[in-house]
Amino acid sequence: MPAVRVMELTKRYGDTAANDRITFDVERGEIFGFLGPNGAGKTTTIRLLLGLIKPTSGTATVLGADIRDRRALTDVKARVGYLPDTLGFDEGLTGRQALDHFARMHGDERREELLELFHPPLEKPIETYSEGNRRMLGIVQAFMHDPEFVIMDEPTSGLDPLKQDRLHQFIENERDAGKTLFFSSHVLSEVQRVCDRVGIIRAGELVTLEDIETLLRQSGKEVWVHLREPVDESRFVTEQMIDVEIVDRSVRFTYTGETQPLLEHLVQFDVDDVDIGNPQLDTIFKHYYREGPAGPTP
Ligand SMILES: Nc1ncnc2c1ncn2[C@@H]1O[C@H](COP(=O)(O)OP(=O)(O)OP(=O)(O)O)[C@@H](O)[C@H]1O
Repeated sequence: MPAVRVMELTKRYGDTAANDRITFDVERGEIFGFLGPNGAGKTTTIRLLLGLIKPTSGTATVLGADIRDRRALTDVKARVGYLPDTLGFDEGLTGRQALDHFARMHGDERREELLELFHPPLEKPIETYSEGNRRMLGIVQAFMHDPEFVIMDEPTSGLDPLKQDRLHQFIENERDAGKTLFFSSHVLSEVQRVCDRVGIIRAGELVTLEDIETLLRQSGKEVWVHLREPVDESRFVTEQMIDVEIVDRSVRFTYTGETQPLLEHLVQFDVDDVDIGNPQLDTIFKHYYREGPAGPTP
């Protein structure tokens, strides 16, 4: 049984399908990244999985509990952690009081260990916290009861680069210990670094579901060529080149074919310099994020 099984999950708000028949699994022991442009439907999926809103049709299971079954979902909540994007703490409490409150509900066997990594000022009222301190308190709260499955919405927002690294390392260690992590993010470098698999949602539809390695491998190479002669576009550009940008004597493009034919093509030109690199996730995602029919171009 996967940690999460999403089946034809649909949530409508009037004419808007915030989630439109979404289907995917999150396997146990993986870090799953959930990506998509603003308004794509990520938070809606997360809220559905937590039972905070009800699906219009379809369903999902979380650690075996059907999200439509309130009692079953309440039972598994003790095994689930949640780090929301907007942290709604009781502002008048100190950090310690807020953690004590959560501890009474679900436990806190990992509180001290987490506070060594992430250390919000526990004795101060939360209303005086910076965004980073708030996020650290949220992280401690989400993990301190040692949940099997943790949902995080934009988990590193507000954290400085060192704390971001610390969280990434922590998440990877959790995965290696068999925990399942699901998170949404706009920070593609972090997704590329930590996620095993990603689902991309756009306008309520799941447009791709792939492991990161495959996605990167399938997505071509980033090529930059500098010529000693003006670029003859009609001769130079082939069908395998996408996102071609020509500036003066330089050409930048994503190459979707094999390297050998590319090199054979390039020897026909007076090449001064060339750089062939692997694409970064952000180049790939720009294809998926574009307006138009679902799926990348071409
Ligand atoms: N309570 C609501 N009432 C009406 N429409 C809603 C409601 N919640 C979400 N929507 C709409 O559903 C769509 C998906 O929104 P959602 O917040 O899930 O997107 P998101 O991918 O999390 O976006 P972002 O990255 O900006 O946080 C949007 O068109 C949004 O306007």
